Amino acid sequence: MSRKKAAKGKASTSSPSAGSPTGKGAGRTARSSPGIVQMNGVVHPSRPSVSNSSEFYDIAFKVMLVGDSGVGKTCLLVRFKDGAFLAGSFISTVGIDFRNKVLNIDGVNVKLQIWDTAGQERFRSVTHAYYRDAHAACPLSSLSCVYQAWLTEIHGYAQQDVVLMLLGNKADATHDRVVKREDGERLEFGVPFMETSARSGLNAELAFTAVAKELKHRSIKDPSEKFKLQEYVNTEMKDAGCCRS
Ligand SMILES: Nc1nc2c(ncn2[C@@H]2O[C@H](COP(=O)(O)OP(=O)(O)OP(=O)(O)O)[C@@H](O)[C@H]2O)c(=O)[nH]1
Repeated sequence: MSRKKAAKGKASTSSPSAGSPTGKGAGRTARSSPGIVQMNGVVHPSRPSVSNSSEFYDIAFKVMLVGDSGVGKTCLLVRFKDGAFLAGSFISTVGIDFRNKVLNIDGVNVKLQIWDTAGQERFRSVTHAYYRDAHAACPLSSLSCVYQAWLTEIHGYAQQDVVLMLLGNKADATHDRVVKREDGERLEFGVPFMETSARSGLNAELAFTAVAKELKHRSIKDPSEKFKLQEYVNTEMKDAGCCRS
């Protein structure tokens, strides 16, 4: 499998076509380039490029972080991408933004293009336009009752087979947190759940790695390879003594 260089992330507040390799923006570049194969909306580059090998990828997926304003979407993404907590005053996302990260999943370089949506109600229509070509969507919350509304929203706009993962963020802030791990696991949505903390880094890497593994598994469709997202998450958390950053 040859490899393609991952595009650098950049802010976008306009339309879904404004720079999505898996959507219509950077994807337009990818689709118009010879040697790029599109299968089930997944980008499979077939032509190598000359650049830093850590940026090469084999397959690319679009992941959306959604949730009410202030739940920590931007902070979790920055923690995952840069390994740091975005301290300081809270600046709400305007419209939408994205960052890319390439993960090596069982020898396959999987690029996640992660879209950080604005939680404020007034940007909801902007967000809706991005669901259509999302491969995965992760609703963040600290209130279990809020997940259902976000899942309804996702089901209304995204593809039926979109990969879902509920994230209970701010796990460090026990006084603020309403969704506990046991509550999350008991939720009856049939959707995998993880506690995360952008502040401490708890499960930030694991959450995105789990989603990348599921997406890679679905894309490769190897019947000999069995993968269950919630089981993987449970095992990894147990092996790490519950939680890891
Ligand atoms: N204690 C704690 N605070 C967090 C955590 N993640 C984010 N915060 C704080 O929560 C506030 C909101 O974080 P953001 O990441 O900007 O929230 P958001 O969901 O992107 O908000 P919008 O852009 O308005 O949708 C900030 O003050 C962060 O410092 C966390 O894991 N733990």
